[in-house]
This record gives sequence, structure tokens and C-alpha cells, in this order.
Amino acid sequence: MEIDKAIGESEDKRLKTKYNNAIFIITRALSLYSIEEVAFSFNGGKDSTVLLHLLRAGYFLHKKEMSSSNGGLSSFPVRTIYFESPSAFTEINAFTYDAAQTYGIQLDIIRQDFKSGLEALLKANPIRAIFLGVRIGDPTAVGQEQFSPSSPGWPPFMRVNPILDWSYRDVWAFLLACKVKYCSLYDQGYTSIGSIHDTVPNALLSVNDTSSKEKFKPAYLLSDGRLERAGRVKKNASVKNDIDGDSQKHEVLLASVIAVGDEILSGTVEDRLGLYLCKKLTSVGWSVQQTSVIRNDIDSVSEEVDRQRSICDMVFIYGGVGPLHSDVTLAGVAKAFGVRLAPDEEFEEYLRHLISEQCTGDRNEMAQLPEGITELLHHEKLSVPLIKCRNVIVLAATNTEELEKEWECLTELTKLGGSTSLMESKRLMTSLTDVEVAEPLSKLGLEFPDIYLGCYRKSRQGPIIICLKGKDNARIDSAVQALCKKFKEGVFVDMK
Ligand SMILES: Cc1cc2nc3c(=O)[nH]c(=O)nc-3n(C[C@H](O)[C@H](O)[C@H](O)COP(=O)(O)O)c2cc1C
Ligand SMILES: Nc1ncnc2c1ncn2[C@@H]1O[C@H](COP(=O)(O)OP(=O)(O)OP(=O)(O)O)[C@@H](O)[C@H]1O
Ligand SMILES: [Mg+2]
Repeated sequence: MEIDKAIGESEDKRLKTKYNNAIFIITRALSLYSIEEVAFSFNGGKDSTVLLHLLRAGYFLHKKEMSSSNGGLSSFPVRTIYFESPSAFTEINAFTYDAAQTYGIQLDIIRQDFKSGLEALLKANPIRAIFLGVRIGDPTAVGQEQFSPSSPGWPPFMRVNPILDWSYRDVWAFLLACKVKYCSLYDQGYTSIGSIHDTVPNALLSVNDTSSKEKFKPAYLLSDGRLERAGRVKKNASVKNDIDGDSQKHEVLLASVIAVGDEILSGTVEDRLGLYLCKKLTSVGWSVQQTSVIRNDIDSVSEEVDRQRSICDMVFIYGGVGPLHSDVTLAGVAKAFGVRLAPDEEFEEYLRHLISEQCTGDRNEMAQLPEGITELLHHEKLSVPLIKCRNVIVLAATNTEELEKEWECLTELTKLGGSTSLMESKRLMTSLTDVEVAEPLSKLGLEFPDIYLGCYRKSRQGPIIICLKGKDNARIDSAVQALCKKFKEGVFVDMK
């Protein structure tokens, strides 16, 4: 079988792994369901074309296993459905029909919307599983696995997604290695194809040319697969912000800081990042509720994240991020939200740019992120985006310089520093004793419930420092005056 042979002869280790995994899913589905119970949803797009050839190879290998037949593959027995739409590109239509003829496919053309079309199809046929060319970066892939039942409200069938974990790069590696035909639009700068109303060539493939007609390079030359959908008109470029919404219930935003690291707990490494974060968060008006240090252990991280995320508006976690065995933070965050870690194509591209020469494996463990809850926060100053999982921000910094940069970007990208009214503060130093200040301070607290009163000392015998914090400077001044009135003049020194 030519596809199996081409991949067998390829030296691309990663492609072989992706191919073998996809074939495993296909042969598994063909063992679970009879040939009459499966269908292939084909639309002439590149992902669909990959799946067409994988299904041809998978069916051939499945047959060979069952009957030890060694023959070729002249026709394709899997029922193939195409939802034909008047707003499809003529090139897509033409390619779909052509491919059907070339590979002996009997096309079922459906001219209804997806849902009604599927309802009618399932009523008339014993179909229980449908193969789709959905990939993890597609907007519709969120929450899907290789085998995912159709959504509530849709007719009941199993969605089988053999190329769910394939990247843009994998798709082109496969089509080129197998030397199969694909829709001509992909040679004219189109990288992802929807309808004629929402799809244009990808501007990143534009070639500077003196002639009046704009020219484009072929889709396989797009070096950054994250930008595959740059030629699709965006429906709504929404940047979710979890700091909005529920969290505005209380006036002051609450934060929690979690450090992950056995080395901090054993005293081998000093945790300076926690201190830095507390200072920064306080300076922009947040109230840090708790800092904690957790072992490099998935369950410990998950329990702490779960606890803090429900109490606080935002949780900041650092340490344990990377490819080492001890880097369990993202797995812990995923577990806290009850989701799995899944390959993230967009993040993988960033890592590939960053560590391309060292990236020898066929799987990049660092590119696995909590599925369906992760938002990547891009900033031109950062080589890798910040990771935000709902109200948990995962920081990759390992020292204060790196953290400073991440913090700056974070405050620019989110409303961390902008949405709250800043806290004003004043510090007073006195050499009065604890006993002398204790009662007047308690009374002051009752008189000024809106002012936070804190005290600390640098040594047992040394002076006491009193902090007054609040939203209104005038109120702080009134509290300071009220406190001074309770004592002789000059016992408090303003430290501000
Ligand atoms: C065979 C098939 C099965 C589908 N099953 C589901 C489903 O179970 N749940 C769902 O929300 N959408 C389902 N869809 C719709 C797709 O998720 C998606 O909305 C569709 O591919 C349109 O994408 P577009 O809006 O980018 O054109 C299905 C589509 C097809 C072709
Ligand atoms: N009109 C359709 N008819 C049949 N199947 C469809 C249709 N639209 C989408 N699908 C199914 O959904 C899958 C995902 O669609 P998607 O548009 O993301 O990929 P593609 O069209 O194969 O490639 P591209 O990303 O380049 O457009 C397809 O591979 C196909 O299985
Ligand atoms: Mg498409």
C-alpha cells in the first residue's frame, strides 16, 4: 500500500509516530464498528485529505490483519459524506469530486446544515461512528479526545478524530512525504479553508512582487503553524479576562502565591520570587491572602491550586515548569481543574523556535498544557507566552530578573494593575513600647474600620513600625492625626 510504504521509507521519526498513532485509532475503530457502521466526513480540506489517506492505509492494514490478504486497494468501502455548500470554493468542490473519483469513493452529498444532515443520515443508515479531520488547534476541538461522543443536542454517534494531536507541520510533512494531491488553493497561499465569505490567502505567505497581482507562497512554506488561521476572518477576537466577572464581588482583589519546589522546602534554594510577587501585587492594590510552598508532587500542587483558586481572584504559581521529571506544576493545575494535559500546537511552535536544535524527540513534553482552560498571553518581549489557566497564572521565571520582565508583560496584558483602585499607605515609626501603643491602636481600629492597621518591628528591643493602609489618603491622614492626639507630640516619625 503506497501510503504505508511512503511513511515506512521516510526518515521523519516524528511523522512515523504520528502516523502509527493515527493508524492505531483507525484500526481500533474498524475493530469496534462494522464497515456499515462507520462514515468519513470529507470536505476536500488539507486535514480531510490527510485523513482520507490514513483511512485508506488503515483499512488496508486492518483487512490484512483480519484475512492475511496482501492485495491492493482499488475501492474505498467507508461511506463518505460531504456537506456541500453554495459558499464553498469551486476549487474545494472540484478537488473533493476529483479525489472521490481517483480513490473509488462513493460520495454521499448532503445539502443541509450539519445537524439536520446528520440526523437524516443516521435515520437512514446504521452509522455509529464518524471519522473527522479535527485537530487540537481547531476551535471546535476543545474538550475532544480521539474518541468523543457527539455533543448533547446532536444526533448520537462517536466522533473519531485520528489526527487530533497532529500539528500544521505534521499535516504538511505527511502530504509531502506521501506525494498525494491536495486542493490547489493550498498552493495559492490559503492555509486553512472555510467558506468564500470568510477565507482569504494568508498574508504571511505574500511575496513582494512588482507586478500588480499579489502572489503567495504555498501553504507548506508557512513556517509558523500557529498562524494557520491568519487568513480566516475572525468572528470575535475576544481576550477573556477572568479578573472581570465573578471576582468583582469584593472591593479588593484577592491573590494567592504558590511556589513549587522541594529545594525551597529543604532550604537549598531561597525563594525570592514570592517576596517579589507579594510586593508587586500589593503595589497595584491586590491583597495577597496566602503564600505557600509545595512539594514537586502532582497531587500536592493540585490540592493547593484547587483550594486557592476557589478562595482567591487570581492564583500565581511558579517553579516546577519545564521538561524535567520534577516539573509537575502544569499537571497539577490540570488535575485541579479536572482536565487532562494535551499537546498545544501554538505553544509547541514557540518552543520549537526557542529550542529547535535541541528538540530531537517526536513528542515535546513541555508543549502539553491543561486542555480547554488554557489561554496563552503573548507579548513581544517574551519568547514564550505566559500561561493562564482560568484564574491561575503559571509563571516560568526562575529568578527575579525574569520575573520582573514577566510581571511587566502581565500587567500590560491583563487588568492586574488597572482595574482596582490603588491602596494608599503611610508608615509611622515610634520608640513607644508595645504595651503603650496596644490599647490606643485597638481603639483607633474601631474608630477607622476602613483603614487597615498593621505593626511590625525589626528587633525585639527596637522601634515599632505602624502601617496604615486604605483607599483614601484623607482618611489615612485623619487616622494618623487621631493616633498622634492620643500621645505626646513627636513620638511618631513619618517614614513615608
Ligand atoms: C460529521 C460532523 C459531526 C459534527 N459533530 C458535532 C458535535 O458533535 N458537536 C458539535 O458541537 N459540533 C459538531 N459538528 C460541527 C463542527 O464542530 C463545526 O461546527 C463545523 O465543523 C463547522 O465549522 P465552521 O463553523 O468553522 O464552519 C460536526 C460537524 C461534522 C461535519
Ligand atoms: N463541509 C464539510 N463536509 C464534510 N466534512 C466536513 C465539512 N466541514 C468540516 N468537515 C469535517 O471537519 C473536519 C475539520 O474541518 P477543518 O475545516 O478544520 O479542516 P479541513 O477543512 O480538513 O482543513 P483546513 O483547516 O485547511 O480547512 C474536516 O477534516 C472534516 O472531517
Ligand atoms: Mg476547512
